[in-house]
Amino acid sequence: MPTSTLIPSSTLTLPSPGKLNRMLHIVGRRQDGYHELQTIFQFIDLCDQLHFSPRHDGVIELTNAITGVAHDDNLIVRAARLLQQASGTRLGTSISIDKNLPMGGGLGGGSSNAATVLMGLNHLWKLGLTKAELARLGLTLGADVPVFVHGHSAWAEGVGEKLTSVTLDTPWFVVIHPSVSVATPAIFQDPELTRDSHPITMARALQGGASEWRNDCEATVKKRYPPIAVALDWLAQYAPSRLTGTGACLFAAFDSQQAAQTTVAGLMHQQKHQHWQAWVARGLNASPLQDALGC
Ligand SMILES: C[C@@](CO)(OP(=O)(O)O)[C@H](O)COP(=O)(O)OP(=O)(O)OC[C@H]1O[C@@H](n2ccc(N)nc2=O)[C@H](O)[C@@H]1O
Ligand SMILES: Nc1ncnc2c1ncn2[C@@H]1O[C@H](COP(=O)(O)OP(=O)(O)O)[C@@H](O)[C@H]1O
Repeated sequence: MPTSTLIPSSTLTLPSPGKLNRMLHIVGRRQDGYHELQTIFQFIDLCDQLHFSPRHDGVIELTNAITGVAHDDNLIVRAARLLQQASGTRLGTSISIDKNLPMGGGLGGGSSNAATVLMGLNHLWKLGLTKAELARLGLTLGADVPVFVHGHSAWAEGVGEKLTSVTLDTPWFVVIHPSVSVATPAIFQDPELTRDSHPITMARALQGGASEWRNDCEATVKKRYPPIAVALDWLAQYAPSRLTGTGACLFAAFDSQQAAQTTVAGLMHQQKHQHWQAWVARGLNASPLQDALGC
């Protein structure tokens, strides 16, 4: 690429955090097959990093591929093109990514990447779209994109787009990926999935507290993916364990960083679980993306 197509001195690096579903209830199914959820989203400080270099020539390119995702299917490229079209800007961008979040793991990495692109390019291209406008665009890319645009821990309803900010405890989490891949559509299509939980109010959900929280996908995911059941049981020896989204990642909350690190160190010594990935991550109420953009 000739360097003259880049706009000088305007490169930007932004974080793209993961999320946990601290609880997730499925309260119904819409005509279009999508499920109505009640969930509490919280960000974690485990992040991908996206690097943006705006361009004069209108080209949108991801300069380092993500294995298994075609360039034009990548949510990074799709989000950038969507915003370019919606705003009518003639600017483009080169983007590269440092990928740290496991793909398809229930941490929302793809959705978070899309939200970071929408927020980052809105800033770099000086478009002036509101968060509500960006969230509406983002929802067409995935049900989890709006919460990453919203940028605060949230109680969510609908398919996850009706958001109310909440303030949660910010424990240290152990997050485990038991190295299996969960197909989200297959979980939502399973006839045995619990999809008739009684709707509750946000106040009730928050009063119940972490010990009352559950994920309605857990039974179906455990049945279909026995290694996830093994990992949930392993982690439950140390603290109550729960699935995030439709998995494959699961997590437990600890009072201190050291207690979480000791648990992960114990896991690393176990030969039979050495194929699992594990992280210690801090729960956050404000997304690091909002902090980086100063909004
Ligand atoms: C269930 C959640 C909770 O956070 O889990 P994870 O995907 O993060 O595990 C998300 O809402 C998922 O969001 P996202 O991964 O963006 O889902 P989408 O791409 O929109 O949908 C993937 C497929 O899952 C099903 N789906 C998804 C969301 C929903 N509320 N009802 C559904 O039935 C649909 O079959 C859809 O085709
Ligand atoms: N930039 C991206 N990062 C991760 N996954 C992506 C990206 N673009 C497209 N995808 C696709 O989206 C799927 C869901 O990814 P992800 O959001 O990480 O998982 P989940 O929805 O389970 O939290 C991936 O399996 C992948 O095929």
